[in-house]
Parts: sequence; structure tokens; C-alpha cells
Amino acid sequence: MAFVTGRLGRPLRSSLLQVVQLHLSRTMGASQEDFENAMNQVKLLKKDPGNEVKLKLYALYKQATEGPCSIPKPGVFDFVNKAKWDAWNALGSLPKETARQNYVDLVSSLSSPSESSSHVEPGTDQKTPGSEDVVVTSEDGITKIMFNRPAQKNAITTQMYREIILALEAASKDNSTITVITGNGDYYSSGNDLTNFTKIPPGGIEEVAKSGAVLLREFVDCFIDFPKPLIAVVNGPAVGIPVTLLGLFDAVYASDRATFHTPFSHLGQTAEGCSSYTFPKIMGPAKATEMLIFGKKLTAREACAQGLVTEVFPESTFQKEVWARLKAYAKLPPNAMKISKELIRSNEKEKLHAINAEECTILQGRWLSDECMNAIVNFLSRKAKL
Ligand SMILES: CCCCCCCCCCC/C=C/C(=O)SCCNC(=O)CCNC(=O)[C@H](O)C(C)(C)COP(=O)(O)OP(=O)(O)OC[C@H]1O[C@@H](n2cnc3c(N)ncnc32)[C@H](O)[C@@H]1OP(=O)(O)O
Repeated sequence: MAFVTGRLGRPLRSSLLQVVQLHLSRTMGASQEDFENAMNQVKLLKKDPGNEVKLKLYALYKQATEGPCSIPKPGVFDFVNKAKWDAWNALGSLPKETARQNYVDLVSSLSSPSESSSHVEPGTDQKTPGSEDVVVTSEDGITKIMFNRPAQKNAITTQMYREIILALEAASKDNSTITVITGNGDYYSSGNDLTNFTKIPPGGIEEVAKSGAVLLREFVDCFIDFPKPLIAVVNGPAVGIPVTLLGLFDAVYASDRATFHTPFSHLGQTAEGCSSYTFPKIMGPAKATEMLIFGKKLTAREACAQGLVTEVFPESTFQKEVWARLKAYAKLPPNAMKISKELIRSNEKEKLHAINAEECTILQGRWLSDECMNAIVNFLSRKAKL
């Protein structure tokens, strides 16, 4: 079973694609022939060239047709237009002719011969056939839910949150005995996809924050209520929400390559996933403070020493050893395991739901803060990484 979801930054990409294409269609009568051909070729590209390239195309197009950027800088909340403005403005006083030539060169570097035969509808969301951002499989009594955006370090899009909710709901009722969450590629997950904040609906940023809080609460509630043993197979570094959620798992197995990082203060944000309660309980308030407030990154061995991780395995044997163990656990009587989990969890459930609700309300406010907005803008404009 597999769930196929959206690609990274589709809203931003779509908007940018639309903008580029709108400009292309407006200038079909431009005088420079190569430039016109290049503009046509952009419309025929089979593969989404990515945000960075689309921004370059946009900027070169504007420079070639209008000259240096002289429009006012968009506001800090206007992510898409600000990114475009930055790209155009960065071209400084590049002559129109050079910009035109650079545009032609860039398009020619993107096109393969086969790309002139098919047409991409302007503004359509382009899904790579067979792409799957969350992959769900079931085998040997184990349902495996895998983050599958390795090129984006398994950053979690809003669509992926929804797909994981559905996958957990399905796993709670299927024939499997245990459920595993893991990541494909070198990362377990880099956390919330920061481009989730860039699709601003008519209700404005407040609406984004409100619906984000509703989604987050529902997402975390699924982990609180999940009835079967839930295991994290942490194959690599984890940042943000995939780390905080670990406090709600029943076991956490980590590669010695994994790291655990919750840089919420750096991001102008606060703890979620019930970690404001589970982390102090698991590791004591002092160690929880270092992680949740000061953003200290733990190695797998440190996280194990703090009780967040059950066991650490050498990367070279990680997959083999962990899956062999999980297959053995999956053969244990399922009802006994469920009842034991219920015993362990039941006393805490009400408390955890209340904590989750509180954390989401606080985060909703944080997402509207300058501290948070600046951190996101800095990441999106590639000024800051963790
Ligand atoms: C209100 C909004 C609605 C939201 C809906 C629900 C909200 C629930 C939210 C719950 C709260 C969650 C909080 C968190 O999870 S906080 C943690 C957020 N994560 C980060 O801040 C990590 C940011 N990423 C990085 O710092 C680096 O990418 C990283 C250190 C992880 C890796 O660095 P490295 O140099 O090795 O690799 P790259 O940076 O080149 O990354 C490769 C590509 O992947 C993209 N990427 C990686 N992480 C993210 C991310 N979190 N969001 C978006 N994109 C990400 C990166 O941009 C690169 O893409 P390009 O190749 O296109 O440049």
C-alpha cells in the first residue's frame, strides 16, 4: 500500500511557474528570436526545474525585458514576491542583452531533446509519475510508514501530515502487529517543511497558522491514541517534530549516524508533539531544557543515555539488526501487546491530549511572530541553516 502526496514547495513552485508562464505568454511577440524560442521551451519542460531555477528564469526574464529591478521590496510576509524580488534585484545592473543571453543559455541547459514533444499545462501541479512522499508497506506482521522525500531530507509537507494520519488510522486496524516509522535516504526527517508557511490563502497568515494548529493537533493526537506498538527506526539525523514525537513511541532504534535536534528557539517556535511533557519526564527537566529551549543537538548515543532512544546500532549493521529484531517482535501475541500498551498509556492519555492542545495553541501564536517569520525567511532565502 502506498500513499502518494505532493512534492516539496509545490505551492511556491506552482506560483512561480504561473508567474514565469504568465510573463512568457505576455511577451510572445518579443523581437529577439532566440529569446522567444527559449521562452517557448520553458513551457515544454517535462520536469519541474525546481524553485531556484525558476527564480533565476524569472529574474533573467524581468531583467531582459524591463531592465534592473526598481519596484519596491515586498513585505517580509509576502514570501513568494519577496523571493522573486530578491532574485531580480540580485542581477543589479546586468545589461538587458546579457540577461537575454543568460536566459537562453539557462533554458538550453534544462532542455533535453525529448522535452520538445510534450506540453505542460500552465500552472498545473506536476506530480512525477510514481512519486510517493509517504510510502506505506505491510509485511511480516509489520506496517512500515516511510518518509520518502530523500532529496529534501524528508521534510514533512502539509499533505504528508495528512497522509501519515491516514496511514496510522489504517495501520491501527490492519492485520499487522506492530507499526514502524522510518525515513528513506540519509535523513530520518528534517521536520516541518518550512515552505508549508508560504502558501498564504485569502484569510492571510492568520488562517495558515490556525489551520496549521488544527492539523498539528490532529496529527499528534494520532500518535497519542495509536493502539499497537509503535517503533521509530531512526536511520539518520532528525530535526524538529520527528524528534519530539519520539516521546510518544514505544521504542526508538537509532543508527549511530542519527542526531536529534529540536532548535525551536532558533526558529522562533516552541515545543510540540507533547515534548514539553514527555522530554522532562524521560530525561529530567535540565536535559530537556538543553534540547527544547537551547536547541542542543544530541548524538544517537547521547539520546540513548538520556532515555529518548532505546538502542543504538552501528550504521553498517543497522538495517539488518533492527529488522531482524522487529520481525521477531511482530510474532508476539498481538492482543497481549495491545493490552500492555493500553495499560502503560491509559493513565497518561488525557494529560497528553491536554498538553497537545496547549502546545498547538501556543505554536499558532508563535507562527505569527516576527521571530518565527524571520527564521523562515532566512531559511527560504538560504541565509540560514541549522
Ligand atoms: C503554519 C504552517 C502550516 C504547517 C502545517 C502543520 C504544521 C506542523 C508543524 C509542527 C512544528 C514543527 C516544527 C519543526 O519541525 S521545526 C524543524 C524545521 N526544520 C528545519 O528547520 C530544518 C531546515 N533544514 C536545514 O536546516 C537543512 O536543510 C538541514 C540541516 C536539515 C540539511 O542541510 P544540508 O546542507 O545537508 O542539506 P540542504 O539544506 O541542502 O537540504 C537539501 C534540500 O532539502 C531542503 N530541505 C531540507 N529541510 C527542509 C525543511 N525542513 N523544509 C523545507 N526544505 C527543506 C533544502 O531546502 C534543500 O532543498 P533544495 O535542494 O531545493 O535547495
